[in-house]
Amino acid sequence: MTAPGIPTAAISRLITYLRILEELEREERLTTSSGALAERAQVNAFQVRKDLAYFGRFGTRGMGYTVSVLKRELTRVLGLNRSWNVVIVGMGRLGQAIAHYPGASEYQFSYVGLFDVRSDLIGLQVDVPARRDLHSGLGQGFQARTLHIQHIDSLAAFTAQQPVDMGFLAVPTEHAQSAAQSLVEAGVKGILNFAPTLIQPRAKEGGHLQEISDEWRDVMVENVDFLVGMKRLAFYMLNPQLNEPDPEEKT
Ligand SMILES: NC(=O)c1ccc[n+]([C@@H]2O[C@H](COP(=O)([O-])OP(=O)(O)OC[C@H]3O[C@@H](n4cnc5c(N)ncnc54)[C@H](O)[C@@H]3O)[C@@H](O)[C@H]2O)c1
Repeated sequence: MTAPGIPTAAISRLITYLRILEELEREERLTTSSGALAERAQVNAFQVRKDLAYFGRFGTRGMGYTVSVLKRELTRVLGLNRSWNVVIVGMGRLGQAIAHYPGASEYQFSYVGLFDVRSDLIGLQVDVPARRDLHSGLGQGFQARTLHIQHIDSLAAFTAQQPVDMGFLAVPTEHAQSAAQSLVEAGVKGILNFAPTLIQPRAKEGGHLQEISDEWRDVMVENVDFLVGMKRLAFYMLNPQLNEPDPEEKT
């Protein structure tokens, strides 16, 4: 369930609460409170209760939350209790770094295909982390499995054989739109775009998704850019007086 009108920031905070609940579980804490979660998440307790209330009632008034129950419920709400098949498009520096990073497999994200256009990369073997067994604990060793980089032209044939939920786009800016189009034509409905450009026509401006063409209907695009973070940091270091918390986070 994703009720209308839930701010993007609230979803980001739920992801933070889930990480904190995993920390609490590692510390063998059985229960927690909105105050304790708020302190670790650097928000206030009202914000925690408000964010959780978007999705239901998870605690008991005056008793707080059972860590394992809240963790299970947030995992479900965030859709992390199911598996997600991911392809990486663009296996240059960033694509290869992402493919090797084990973090994604902790949450049932599994790399099933790697694609590029460069002839010297096609056929290259890459070891990717295998999906973590949901029942094994966090922090356990990751198993690797080997994928071969394939040409982007074979993406549609690939998705006809193997369901793919998401594509990570790690191609140069000038190729981002056409590579995104290849993903959409292959039926991939989620794109995590690392290229510093907005993918059209499913652009997202000011947190709002714009009008989309029929072919792109139901396609979601998320943009990730660490340079934005660097530039924001530089701005606030030069203008610390302008660093206001999100109005949503005020009591
Ligand atoms: N979001 C971030 O924080 C972040 C960080 C680093 C880089 N980037 C961006 O990620 C992108 C990749 O950076 P890089 O350093 O890995 O570049 P790179 O040149 O090392 O790799 C890009 C790869 O994309 C491949 N490619 C080009 N067109 C393609 C297509 N249509 N289909 C499939 N593959 C295609 C190229 O052959 C190449 O192997 C760039 O847009 C860069 O600006 C983003």
